[in-house]
Parts: sequence; C-alpha cells; structure tokens
Amino acid sequence: MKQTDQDHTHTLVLESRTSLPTDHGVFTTCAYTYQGVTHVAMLMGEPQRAEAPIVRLHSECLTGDALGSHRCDCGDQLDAALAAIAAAGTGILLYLRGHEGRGIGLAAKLRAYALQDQGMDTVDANRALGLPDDARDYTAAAEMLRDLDCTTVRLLSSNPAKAEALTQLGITVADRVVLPVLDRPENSHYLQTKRARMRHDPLAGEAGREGGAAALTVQEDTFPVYSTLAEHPEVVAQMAQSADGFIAARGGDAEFVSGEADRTHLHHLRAAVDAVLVGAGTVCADDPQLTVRAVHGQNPLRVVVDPHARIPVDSRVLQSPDAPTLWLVSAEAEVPSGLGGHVETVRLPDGGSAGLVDPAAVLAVVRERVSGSVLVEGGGKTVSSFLSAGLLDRLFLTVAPVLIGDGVPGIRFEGSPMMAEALRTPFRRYTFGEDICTEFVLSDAAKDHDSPPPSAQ
Ligand SMILES: Nc1nc2c(ncn2[C@@H]2O[C@H](COP(=O)(O)OP(=O)(O)OP(=O)(O)O)[C@@H](O)[C@H]2O)c(=O)[nH]1
Ligand SMILES: [Zn+2]
Repeated sequence: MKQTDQDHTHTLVLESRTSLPTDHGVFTTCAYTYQGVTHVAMLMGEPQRAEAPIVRLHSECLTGDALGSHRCDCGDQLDAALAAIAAAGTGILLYLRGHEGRGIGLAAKLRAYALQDQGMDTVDANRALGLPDDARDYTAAAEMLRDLDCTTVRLLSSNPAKAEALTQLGITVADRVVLPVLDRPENSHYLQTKRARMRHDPLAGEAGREGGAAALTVQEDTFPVYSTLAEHPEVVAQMAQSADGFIAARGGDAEFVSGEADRTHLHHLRAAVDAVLVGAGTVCADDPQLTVRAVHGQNPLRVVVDPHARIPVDSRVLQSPDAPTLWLVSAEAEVPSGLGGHVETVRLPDGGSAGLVDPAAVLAVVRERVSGSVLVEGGGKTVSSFLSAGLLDRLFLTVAPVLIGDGVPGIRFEGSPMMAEALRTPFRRYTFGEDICTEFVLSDAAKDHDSPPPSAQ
C-alpha cells in the first residue's frame, strides 16, 4: 500500500493503519482522507490477492449504525456485511463518511424523517426539502479500492446504482450480492419504497433478476444455522403459530398463519436437512409437497408418520415423484397397491394398545436411510411429541401477530407445575417481516455446534 501525497485535497491520503477487534473478528483498519473527509476501510485477509474480493460500500448512517434505529436497515446491513467478510475470511468494508442521509447530511435526513412521519415516503420527503433523491459520490471509494489494489470486486449491495457508479469510476463489479437482511415492521415501508422507487432489489428468496451493471447473486446462506444443520446431523423442528398458540383455525384452515419470510426460512431448513417429517394430520389438512422451492437446494426425503394409513392416495407426497417418500404405517394398516416407485412403505414397530407412535422408533427408521439432519415440520402433535420425548436438538417457533381464538393447537406438552421448572434454553431471535421466530437451542450437541454460542439463559 502506498502512502500518497499529503496536502492535495484531490488526492487520497492514507492517514493510518491499525487493527480493530470487533464482534466479527479482527479487521485491519485504515483511515483515508479525501477532499477533507476521512473514511474508514475495514479489511480482512489479503483482498488484493483475491480475483474479486467481496466489498461493501457502506454509507454512513449515524442513526442506524450507531444508535440502533430501526427506521432504516443500515445497522443490519453493516452487521451482515462484516459477518459476510469474516465468514469469507477476505474482503473489504469501506465506511463512507459524508454519505449520511444519502448525501444530504444528518440534519436534513432528520427533517426528512419528520416529513415521513406526516405520511410522505423517503423520496418525496427529500424532494419536499428541495434536495436530491440521492446525492452520494463514490469517487473516494473508487480511489480507496485502487489504493488497496482491488479494482475488481464482488459488491455487497441491493442498490444497482452503487455498482453503476463504481463501474463509471473504473472499478470492475464482477458480481453484486444481496445481503440477507430481513425487513422489520418499522422499516418495511422504507424498504418497499427503495424497491419501488429506487431500483433496490427484493429480499433474498423473493426473486433473482438481472440488475444494474452486474449480474445479481442472491446470497443463499441466510443464517449461519443453515450451514450448521447441513454439517452436523441434528433433529430440528419448525412451527408457525398464532400469538395465542394455534397453527390453524378450527376448521383446519392454515393459509397463512405466518408470512413470506417465514416460508423462505422453512425452505432454507428443508434444503439443509436430509429428511423432512410430518404427521398424517398435516398431510390430510394441507396436502404439502415438502420440497425445496423458495431457495436453491435438494429436496429431502419426505417422511409421513401415518399409523392408520389415512392420508389420501392422491396426496402430493404419494403422487409426485419430486422427492422420495417414506410412509410409516402400523403393522395392521391397509395400504393401497400401485403406488409410485418413489414411495417406500415401512411398518412401524407395535405402538402399544393406544396406537401411539414412539418418536424414537420413528427416528430409528429414518436414521437407517439418512445420516444428515432431520426436520420435524408439523403438525402440533407431531412436533410436540418429539419435543417432549427429548429428541429435538433445536426448535424454531415462529409467532405471528394474529389471534385465532380457538383452533388446531401448536406446541402442547405436559410441562411442569412450576414456572421455575419450565423449559428455558439458550435462544436466538429472528424478525421475519411481521413475525418473530425464536430458535430454542435445546440439546448440548446443538450448543456445541453453534459459533458464536446462542445467548445463555
Ligand atoms: N434522505 C434520507 N436518507 C436516508 C433515509 N433512510 C436512510 N437514509 C440514508 O440512506 C443511506 C443508505 O442508503 P440506502 O438507500 O438505505 O441503501 P444503499 O446504501 O443505497 O443500498 P445497500 O448497499 O443495499 O445498503 C444512509 O446514509 C442513510 O443515512 C431517509 O428516509 N431519507
Ligand atoms: Zn440508515
């Protein structure tokens, strides 16, 4: 790295180079001054040796980055970018000062917020103040990248205008990657406006499309837990229920308790596991396909626990050959003939007089066929039976802001008479649009697989 001339305002000055330990590891940190403004470059690895290192141009946002504002997604983007660079081991984040409020400055941005409180969107608020929609300049960023010897980059951004600006300044944007940052209730209108009026890309999982100067890659590994599940065989469950604990209305109607982001999360889980398991009631009520569609990935083995062989012959798990199906029925159950070659029928060990299925026996049959993770996906009784048998390593429980009143129950188990004995485990929280997902990390094995560890209780 070269030390550039000191006193010309139009030349870039490398002021200092040091190291910064952060939540995401130790970054090499450089201060650069250009035209009187000091910016920061956060580096990991040796990006100059990479063909096209990942690079984030992060526009300063005091409210979002430092004060935790949920009005925008800047804080989440900053965190996700540093995490992505740390995960890749190589990359650069340029923290661009002077970009506050898309270049209009902090005071004007807060005035624009006040106008948004009265109903204007982010674009019209800037215009009402007589200010441009976007006044950011990326010359300093391009100069820094040149100084760092990185003139071909993979840009972490959902804004095609950033890629175009860099391209015009002589930086090759080989690819643009959308960071998986989910909308929050408070900023979803802002993010929708950016998508509708400022050409920003949709959320990961919504759609992939060609955009701007470079092709767009939607990053698939949205949360680290997906790779954990792909690497370590765990038994996990996923469930979406209303705030009052029901997975469907009285008549069985379950469309749709949770929203789009929760569905994408479910498909990520399906893609990470070798087998997805449901009870007969779920097949009868919802006729699910149990395949991976919202994200890229392989379809897992479909397992249906159905002692009385009551699922309809024309259900999709029995009819569609998109994935193999393991149909677990009792010794006495009558099974129709002529099923497709993708269906394997297996007789469960005797469940005793009550005909109750032993989750451990079910798991043993599944384990004879797959070695990776298993996802227990529904319904309430099936997930609850695996939970109370102590067989779950993790539980993802999404709660939607809806009250059903009475309906098909979600998680229900015997529980404990005293609150002190209730099940409290380390957990993580995810905001999926309007829904909140809690990941309960139940087993010691799951805790061991996690890095960083979940928050303790
Ligand atoms: N003027 C104005 N600026 C805003 C508003 N909300 C956030 N910002 C600023 O917008 C800048 C970030 O730009 P965004 O459009 O959110 O995102 P981007 O940087 O273009 O795109 P990504 O690379 O995908 O993050 C930051 O400097 C914020 O301070 C707003 O309502 N009005
Ligand atoms: Zn912001």
